Amino acid sequence: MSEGSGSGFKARSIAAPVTAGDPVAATTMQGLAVRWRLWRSRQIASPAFRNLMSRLPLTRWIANRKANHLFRLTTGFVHSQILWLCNETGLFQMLSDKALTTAELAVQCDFPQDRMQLLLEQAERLDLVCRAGPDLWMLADAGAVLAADRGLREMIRHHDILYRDLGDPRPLWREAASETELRHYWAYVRGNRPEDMPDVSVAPYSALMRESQAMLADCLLASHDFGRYTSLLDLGGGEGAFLRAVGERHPALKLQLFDLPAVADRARQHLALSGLADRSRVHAGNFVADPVPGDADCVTLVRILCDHDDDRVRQILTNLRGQLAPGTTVVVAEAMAGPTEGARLAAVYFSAYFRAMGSGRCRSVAEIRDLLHDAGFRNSRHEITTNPLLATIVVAEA
Ligand SMILES: C[S@@+](CC[C@H](N)C(=O)[O-])C[C@H]1O[C@@H](n2cnc3c(N)ncnc32)[C@H](O)[C@@H]1O
Repeated sequence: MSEGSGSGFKARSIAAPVTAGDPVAATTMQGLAVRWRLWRSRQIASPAFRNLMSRLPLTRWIANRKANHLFRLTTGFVHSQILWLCNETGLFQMLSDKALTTAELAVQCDFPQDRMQLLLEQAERLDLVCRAGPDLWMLADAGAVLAADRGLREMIRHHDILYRDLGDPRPLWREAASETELRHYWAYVRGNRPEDMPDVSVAPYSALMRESQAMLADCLLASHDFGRYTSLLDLGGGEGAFLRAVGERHPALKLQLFDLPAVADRARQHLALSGLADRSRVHAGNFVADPVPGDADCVTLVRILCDHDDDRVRQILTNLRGQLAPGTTVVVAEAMAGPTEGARLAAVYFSAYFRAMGSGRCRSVAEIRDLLHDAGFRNSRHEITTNPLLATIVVAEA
């Protein structure tokens, strides 16, 4: 596709300009904005107006762009499914660093040749692959990223669970958490004693978090200088993928990780395999209620707060604040709602995801800062990362 899936996605707010201190002017401006928008919508709703717009050469491209945007919204789930299927067949790895014919791909992907051709044509239309000749396929840019990033491929693969949960979205959006598959997958959002969970409950999500950390860690390390700290505690650090990345980048940094007991066991193994056993301390417990080590000068919460509802987030942050020495820096890093295209795309996706998970939400920077302040943290500030689709950073002090 020549236009990204975000094109036409701009949410143009009709909020009136700020007229602080003059409520009459504010109300008048708002009334005008609403009347303008209603008039505009009436024109766009009219087939005669749309016909005229598509006949005039100067406005035709706008009309087509808007129509394409609406069609893309209507059919986007088919795009996702084609992506999912290409991923499942192993297409991206097979085309990594080489060009192959349809027949070669059909054999390697175990697909009938005519169906392979059909799938490749759709993948070409979605800019996942491209042709180097009449029957010679190569990766397009998005395909090359997918071939290189196993974490992204695993994220796409685990969407089979999300598709099933989204089968009927009405109860997800209207009602309290139900027994969805994602709720089972992210086992710690169920039950009051996540610290009792066995390895079998944490293994699938922990592996996914480990695999999907590479791109995120690159983004966070490029966006925040962790070299200024002497000791870092990664709260809810999973199997230690972020800790390993930050430790490798900053060899003098002392490393600590805190997670549920079953995950902490896995972290010890992975950090040992990475040669970081001597440099790191791993703590097991429940970060809602148990003591958290307070001797690091930086605590990171990477993809942690978004998983939990506000009350639980307040408990996590209040417990943490109670253990930390004054001046300790807390770095919250996760996808946050915001004005950039990446942040808007992430917010739509994660809002649906967390509904299916029955816990958590994608918050704005202001909401995260409020929660930090409520828990006693101060001097919070927001840092833009190299990729707001992946994460935004909020930093505060204990
Ligand atoms: C979404 S994962 C993020 C993992 C890691 N920070 C990353 O970004 O890859 C959330 C992590 O929080 C941990 N966690 C959830 N509830 C917890 C609790 N009550 N106490 C300690 N850790 C918890 C999970 O085991 C999991 O490793």
